[in-house]
Amino acid sequence: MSAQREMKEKNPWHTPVTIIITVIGVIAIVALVTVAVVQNRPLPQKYKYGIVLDAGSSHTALYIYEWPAEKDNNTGRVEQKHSCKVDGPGISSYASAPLKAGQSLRECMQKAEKWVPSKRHHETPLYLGATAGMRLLNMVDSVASEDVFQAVKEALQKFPFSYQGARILSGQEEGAFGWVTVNYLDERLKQGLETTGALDLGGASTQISFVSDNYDGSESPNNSVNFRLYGNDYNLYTHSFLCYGKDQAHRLKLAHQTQSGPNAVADPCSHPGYNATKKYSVLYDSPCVSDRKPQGAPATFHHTGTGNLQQCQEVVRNVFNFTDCKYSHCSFNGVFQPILQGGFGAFSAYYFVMDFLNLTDTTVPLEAVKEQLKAYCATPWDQIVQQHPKAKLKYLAEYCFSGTYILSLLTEGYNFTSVTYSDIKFIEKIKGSDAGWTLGYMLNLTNMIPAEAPDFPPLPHAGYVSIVTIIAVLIFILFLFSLRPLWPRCSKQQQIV
Ligand SMILES: Nc1ccn([C@@H]2O[C@H](COP(=O)(O)OP(=O)(O)OP(=O)(O)O)[C@@H](O)[C@H]2O)c(=O)n1
Repeated sequence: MSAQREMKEKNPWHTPVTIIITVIGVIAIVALVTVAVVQNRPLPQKYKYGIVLDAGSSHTALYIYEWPAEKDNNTGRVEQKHSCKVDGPGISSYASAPLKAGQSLRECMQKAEKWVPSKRHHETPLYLGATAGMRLLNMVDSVASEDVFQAVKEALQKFPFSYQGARILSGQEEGAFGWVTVNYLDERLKQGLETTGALDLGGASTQISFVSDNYDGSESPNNSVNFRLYGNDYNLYTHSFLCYGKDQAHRLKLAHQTQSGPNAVADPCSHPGYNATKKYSVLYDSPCVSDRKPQGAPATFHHTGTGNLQQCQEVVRNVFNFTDCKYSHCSFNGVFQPILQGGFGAFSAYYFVMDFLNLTDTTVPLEAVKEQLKAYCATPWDQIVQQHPKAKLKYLAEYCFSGTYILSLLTEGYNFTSVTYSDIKFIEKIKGSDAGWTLGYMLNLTNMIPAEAPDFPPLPHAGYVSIVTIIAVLIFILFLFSLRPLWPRCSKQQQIV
């Protein structure tokens, strides 16, 4: 008994120094673990916002984008949170009443005020970009175009956002930013993957943009756009065909059909039984066709349908000029185009039309697509109206033409073959965001895509804290081992005693 008591009294673990060291060690570990837990608890996510108005030829749409506020090293994903279609036509249609262009935007802007948290309003950039409709108006009447912009500017500045200006995008910008949007949303840029080409069909212009190994910008430099994104260089081919959007191409076709100034046009691109009286003055009221107005034409003409795909294809072919090409390769109208390469995303009216016609599946052979379209075009007009009671009559009257035009533009215009047709994907949205130029435009203006790949810390924060904790515990254990001389002598000694 007395020997045991003596042992206890001599136990070096019970010296004040050892006890203090042990207590400090335990406190240090508890502190480290607490820090790790506190640092890693999920914080309420904060977001930033940007608004872009796409003032197109046929309509205006507002898009709100959102991204995590703390990702200030440009690594956060920007996503479309809301969109709003402005009622009425595009802003270029208000040339004779510019104030109405501004007023037309009010409803969507009021919705944007509710969608963006009010404490973020003042720091939210607001852009308006106008495309081919305003390009055409600016060509024929630059004063009217200025008046429309003035009215739009005044209307937009009444809202609490950070107004960044309204301007016309060049065709090249429209094509290039559409390409950026598609490849950003697919995460091809960040990961340095092979890019997807972009095919955009609007009401007044159409764009084709892609990267080709055969194009370095030396042939037809006007079609070249260079980007350095996330540390990779891209030499993009892009071209915008003004007047080759769906609505203006329809005018080009009708202008061709009415060249001799007839008072009746039997149109193979309209359904049998379709019948409408149209004004020459309205048809030719566009710089795309105004110089072709036949002399001494009557005021109106009767537009009737015959619904014949093959004849429609022949009429549509007339809107393209395939004869002159001073380059190694051309698409049409003497415009240079390198050899097609890779996959393509086709959006805007490409999607609206092909979706309506149930023709978005490009694994279906091109010949079968044409057969389906042939049957659709031959369907009597009253049957079409009956089958689609909710569709706008203006759209409905043109889907046969639009489908034919799209196939002709892709195959005869851009040279997609029955094999490469399947490289095209008709898309509306990518991961919830609409395909179009607006997102690429905002990413560019807010410097949201860095030229160089961002420097990521070697470890994520949680990993860093965990490793620090583990190392601290190991050091503490080693420290305890280093105190071994002070450890109690083991039972052998007791036996001797
Ligand atoms: N359900 C729908 C909706 C739209 N459209 C057509 O699609 C085109 C609109 O495409 P969009 O990309 O919105 O064109 P805009 O931006 O108005 O035109 P642009 O870019 O040429 O200025 C118009 O021709 C419109 O008639 C259609 O055929 N069916």
